[in-house]
Amino acid sequence: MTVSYKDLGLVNSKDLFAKAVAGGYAIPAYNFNNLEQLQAILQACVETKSPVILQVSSGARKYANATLLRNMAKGAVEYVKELGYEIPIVLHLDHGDTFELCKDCIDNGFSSVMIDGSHHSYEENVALTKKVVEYAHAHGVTVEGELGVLAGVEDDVVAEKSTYTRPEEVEDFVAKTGVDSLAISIGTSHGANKFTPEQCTKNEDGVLTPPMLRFDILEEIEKRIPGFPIVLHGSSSVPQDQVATINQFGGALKDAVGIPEEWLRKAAKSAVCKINIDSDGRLAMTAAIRKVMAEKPGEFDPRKYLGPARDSLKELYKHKNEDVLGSAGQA
Ligand SMILES: O=C(CO)COP(=O)(O)O
Ligand SMILES: O=C[C@H](O)COP(=O)(O)O
Ligand SMILES: [Zn+2]
Ligand SMILES: [Zn+2]
Repeated sequence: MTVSYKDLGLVNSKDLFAKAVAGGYAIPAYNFNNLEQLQAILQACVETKSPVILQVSSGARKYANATLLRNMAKGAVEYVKELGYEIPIVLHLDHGDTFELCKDCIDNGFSSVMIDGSHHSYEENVALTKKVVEYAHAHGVTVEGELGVLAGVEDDVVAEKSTYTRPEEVEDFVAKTGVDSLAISIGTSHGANKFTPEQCTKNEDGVLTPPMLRFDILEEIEKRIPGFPIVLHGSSSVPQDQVATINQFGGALKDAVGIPEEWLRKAAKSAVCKINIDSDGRLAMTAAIRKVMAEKPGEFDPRKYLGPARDSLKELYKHKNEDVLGSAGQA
């Protein structure tokens, strides 16, 4: 049995990206694996009237089960109506690594998929991405490709060092593959330790400022494919208050540093129309859970710690939509 995203009330990313590029804002792409994350994302996006991309990694799919996830996305569409304001919802595969995984997601209600062929040779990346685009477009599903490698862990692939996107490849890649959007590498990376302390400058209060993103590469890409939707992965800012709360209540996060929000504001105004944030949400939930666990050691009802974690996550995402990405009010 196959299920089309259209039957679930979801939308693909085509029109959302066109509007976001023209309007100088970015659509939030938030990862989810469980009920509380989904609730927080939807509540935040309804309250801020923001379109949203619900992202599912292959790890999330293994964790939560494909059938349950599909039905959660279907439930999401009904739930936002109950919340009183209909926002466009995209269900997106994050870092798909094979044609088979992308096909399975398309056949199971996803409205958008990423095929991340950036770990292959350029020619193999083109061939793999083109194959996914052909199947996806036949089903009305949009496709994100990637050029350049982000440092850090992407599903099972570990890249020690990043390789910046080569602007001279983007026109050819977009033309040959037919992708709808392109993820690029300009210095962001996945996780909560995006830079080593040695790469950063430290002020007198010990606050680390990372090296500037390669906005020059982004500008060069924009010149070569004007108005084409660009995606920024690894865009968590790693809020230091959350890190401090985690460490205050028994955590051990060392040298955690992210992308300053000011840089994301700047990116969102450019052709960057999708910004991926996962780690910040993980930090917010972990901080809230650790706090409850430490302050109320007698508590053993999961709702009593997952509830505060959900509420903290919601506040974080409202802040992102309103103050960083500019997606608030665009639904
Ligand atoms: O890019 C991401 C998901 O694809 C998430 O990045 P962060 O780890 O910076 O949140
Ligand atoms: O790109 C990475 C995302 O944050 C998803 O992470 P995950 O593969 O651990 O689910
Ligand atoms: Zn990648
Ligand atoms: Zn990513």
